[in-house]
Amino acid sequence: MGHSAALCDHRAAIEITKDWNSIEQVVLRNPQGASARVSLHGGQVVSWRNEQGKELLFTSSKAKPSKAMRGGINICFPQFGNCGSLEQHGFARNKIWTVDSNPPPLQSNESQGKSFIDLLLKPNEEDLKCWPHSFEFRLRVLLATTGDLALISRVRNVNGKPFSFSFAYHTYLSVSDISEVRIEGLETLDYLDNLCNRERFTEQGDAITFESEVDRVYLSCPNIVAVLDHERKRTFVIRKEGLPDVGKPPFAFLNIIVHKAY
Ligand SMILES: O=P(O)(O)OC[C@H]1O[C@H](O)[C@H](O)[C@@H](O)[C@@H]1O
Repeated sequence: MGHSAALCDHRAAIEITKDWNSIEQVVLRNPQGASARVSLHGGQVVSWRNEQGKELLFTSSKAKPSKAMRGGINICFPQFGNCGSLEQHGFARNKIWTVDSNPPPLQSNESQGKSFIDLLLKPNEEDLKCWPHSFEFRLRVLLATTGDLALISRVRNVNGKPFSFSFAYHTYLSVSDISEVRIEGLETLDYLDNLCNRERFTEQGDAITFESEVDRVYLSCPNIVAVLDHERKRTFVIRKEGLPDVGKPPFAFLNIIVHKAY
């Protein structure tokens, strides 16, 4: 079935275009004028605009063709960071995904009234050599009438042989001067500091503010975290569901990075 066959009814607000590298991108729109753009390269959300057309995601101007672009929302799978034998953040972000025209139904009514697209990644022979596990990774990207963006991931074990994995939505939010930004919801949590050989510390202060480079993984993070940008008078509320922390690895974590030159 061709891609256009996937564009029916609830997906009427979907457009398929190609980037400068001829890789397909899916554009989701809502009636208020907000939009999200998803590349089949990596299943990466490369743009998310509010109804005023303002871009909400950061994209590096140093992005390199056919490499995982620094920016938007990288899908890290089956490994996060370098905690494993695979390339940094796993191979999924460097693969070409397909549009899934017939995804298995989701149990919740999460998608009602939203514009959405389903993407699918299956391993090829090369992937199976370095990570010998049969899986199907389904990603649904949804844009609500409020302009909210949601991502739902489903990983299916195809042959029933057990495997473990980690995954992350590596999200680059666009903010003003970092000194104007505050993060709420991580107070008193433990974190691993990537700038100190992943040493474990406990967050002491109130809301988190930034004075210099930061690269930390906060453990056991709550379901709601807020990123407040005073200069832009904008708050991002990050909400997660379905990743309960069982008190031992794998953790539900939040990785905060503030780099100088990106
Ligand atoms: O540059 P990438 O491979 O996309 O990784 C981007 C970032 O991933 C994680 O957040 C690491 O903690 C950071 O140190 C790294 O900068």
